[in-house]
Amino acid sequence: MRNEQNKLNDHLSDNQKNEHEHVTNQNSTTQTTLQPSDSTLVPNEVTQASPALEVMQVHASYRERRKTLSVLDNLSLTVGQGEFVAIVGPSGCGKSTLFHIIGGLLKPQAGRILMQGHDVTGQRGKISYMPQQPALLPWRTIEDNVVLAGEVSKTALPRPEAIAEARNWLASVGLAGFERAYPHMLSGGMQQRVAFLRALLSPQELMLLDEPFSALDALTRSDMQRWLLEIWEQNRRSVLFITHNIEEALLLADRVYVLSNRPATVLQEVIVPFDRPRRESVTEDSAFLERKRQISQWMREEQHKARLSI
Ligand SMILES: Nc1ncnc2c1ncn2[C@@H]1O[C@H](COP(=O)(O)OP(=O)(O)OP(=O)(O)O)[C@@H](O)[C@H]1O
Repeated sequence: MRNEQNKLNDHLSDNQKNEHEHVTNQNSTTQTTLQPSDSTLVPNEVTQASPALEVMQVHASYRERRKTLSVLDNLSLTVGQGEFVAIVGPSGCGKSTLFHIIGGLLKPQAGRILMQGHDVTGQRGKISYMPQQPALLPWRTIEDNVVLAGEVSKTALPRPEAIAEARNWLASVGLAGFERAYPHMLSGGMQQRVAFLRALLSPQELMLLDEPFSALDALTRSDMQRWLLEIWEQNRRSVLFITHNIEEALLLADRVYVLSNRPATVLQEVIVPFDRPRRESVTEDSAFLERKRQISQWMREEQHKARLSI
């Protein structure tokens, strides 16, 4: 692993090397910077600068028929205010379980979830969520689907204002004219735009996006990535994004966490050094390609370990 890290370092310019100081192996004894792995269970003082999300030393397991399946092991990570963070990890390593814990649907056996410095472990309603499938309500019009999350919030806008806001947003994402349509009348990509708007207009600061483009064909997915970049860069919400696609993670995110096999822990953390606004051409940059190659290798090593342990 050290060799790989050194090769990567040799390849990078001085500027990029500074960034690379932040590429850390959280299991290694030569671990450099970055809080998550050495954070303690004492919450930070609550300040304006408190991260949008701190996952602190979370352990989780499922119990089935007297067997215990350990899924998350001492997993720590953060999402700063207005930061876009991606998670990549082997299939079945525990990514969705982590989202369920952050969303308060499951309680971890140990560890805590903090949002803006407040302990919200096991509390629901603190995040907005966009799942793999758009999950729009088929009996509601597109604009009624967009305003849905706002309706159940205490800080909801009066309906006429909420609808006007939804219509403006729908126009800005190329869906003018579809406000009164029903979900089945839209393509998969269009439905995902609506699901994203619904999450974006929810009052919660933190958005969890769970492989939102995995069900789309390659072309639509690429369109959606470009679209998401633009919309996010205008709004800068705090985002935690699960994807199996390494290129997608590097294109969209400010940082990428690479998870290990189950029970998942943070294997690596990669700072993505490219400026915003970021455009698709960044995927041809040598520093981008090197990071992509390095993450792919880490993932392959995890796959190999998983095969050996069967
Ligand atoms: N409710 C449950 N009861 C028992 N085991 C579960 C439950 N939910 C998930 N698991 C198991 O926990 C492990 C982690 O599942 P999880 O869905 O969190 O992984 P994932 O990384 O999101 O998977 P994928 O990459 O395939 O989406 C898997 O082995 C899964 O079979």
